[in-house]
Amino acid sequence: MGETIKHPDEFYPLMKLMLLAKRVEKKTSVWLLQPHWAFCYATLRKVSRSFALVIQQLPSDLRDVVCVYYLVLRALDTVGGTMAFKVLMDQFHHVSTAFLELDTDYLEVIKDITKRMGEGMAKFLSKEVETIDDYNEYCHYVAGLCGLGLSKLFYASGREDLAPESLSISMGLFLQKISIVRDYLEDINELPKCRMFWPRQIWSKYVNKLKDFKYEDNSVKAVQCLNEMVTNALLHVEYCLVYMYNLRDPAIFQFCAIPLVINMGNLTVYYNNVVIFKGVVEMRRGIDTLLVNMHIIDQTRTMADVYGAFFDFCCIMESKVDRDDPNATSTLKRLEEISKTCRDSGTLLNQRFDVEKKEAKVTPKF
Ligand SMILES: CC(C)=CCC/C(C)=C/CC/C(C)=C/COP(=O)(O)OP(=O)(O)O
Repeated sequence: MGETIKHPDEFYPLMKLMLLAKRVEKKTSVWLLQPHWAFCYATLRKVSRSFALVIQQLPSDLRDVVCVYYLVLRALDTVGGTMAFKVLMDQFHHVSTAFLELDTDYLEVIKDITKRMGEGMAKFLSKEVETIDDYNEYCHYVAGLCGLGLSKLFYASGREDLAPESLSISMGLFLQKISIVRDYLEDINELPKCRMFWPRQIWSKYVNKLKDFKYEDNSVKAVQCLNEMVTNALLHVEYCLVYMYNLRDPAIFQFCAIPLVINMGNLTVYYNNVVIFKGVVEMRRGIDTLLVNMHIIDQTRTMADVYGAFFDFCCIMESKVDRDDPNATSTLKRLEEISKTCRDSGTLLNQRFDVEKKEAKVTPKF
């Protein structure tokens, strides 16, 4: 707040975000709910940076389902958690009770996806991400399946048609790859043992060991590799746009569109940005992220908004391409394809996100 007073123009959007969070949280206030549901929502708010808000704005039937789905998958992903993650594991019986209250169709989807994701994650405990195929396979298990399950839950709710599997999986792959790009430093510095999700097939073109990107002397190579990783993630964008185009329910649309647009914005920031390897995250950046994200939450309601945002982000990314970058041609080609899809939609308006705020900054997660 002290920071905000130095920037009074930011006061209004910040207040708006706080009010939105309050309004959404009211629907899941612990005072209104039975203890197991109160636990689920209180824990969701503590363990999820990205999804708590969008899950809570879903219509009540889907809100409960997706909240339980999130917590079950989050628990699966938590091996030795601390703080709220430890509480989630220690008191998982609350999530089980909530799970057993869901309709059978939802139960079956959550069970099936959890089993398949667990098997996939187990496979990668003893296997490194060597090739690009391995990378896609790993992302499929940890996020593609999550997208597949979400589409099945939307279908079971009667609010959406069943989306083609490959499109649902693309949504997960795109979001996951952006996380993997962002988390380079966190993963490489993980104790007791580093985690490596960048595929050797890509990074070995630039250095002998993935950790070498941490060192200043390798920053040119590091950024070139980063740009190849970003270009690889861009492969999924066209499929994500088709997925979004097919959605009908406004609340489900917003649930999917907000993380998608915010992540594409983040990818634009990460592109050609050496800060990914330095991990400088400071308070001002947190506020800037919040403000840009507030704007996105406010402005992302229709497919025209999504095309507009993606078009703007493509323009910014294009302006950041260094012609000497080894992947410049393929990056520009992918950006042009995405821009064309957005233009061909015929919906582009003269709207522009306040993206300058995001440029050249690496921000904390959404
Ligand atoms: C159809 C559709 C919408 C598909 C999307 C599927 C989906 C939600 C995939 C998960 C992506 C992802 C990187 C989650 C974890 O982020 P995080 O660990 O940063 O999340 P957190 O904020 O909850 O910690």
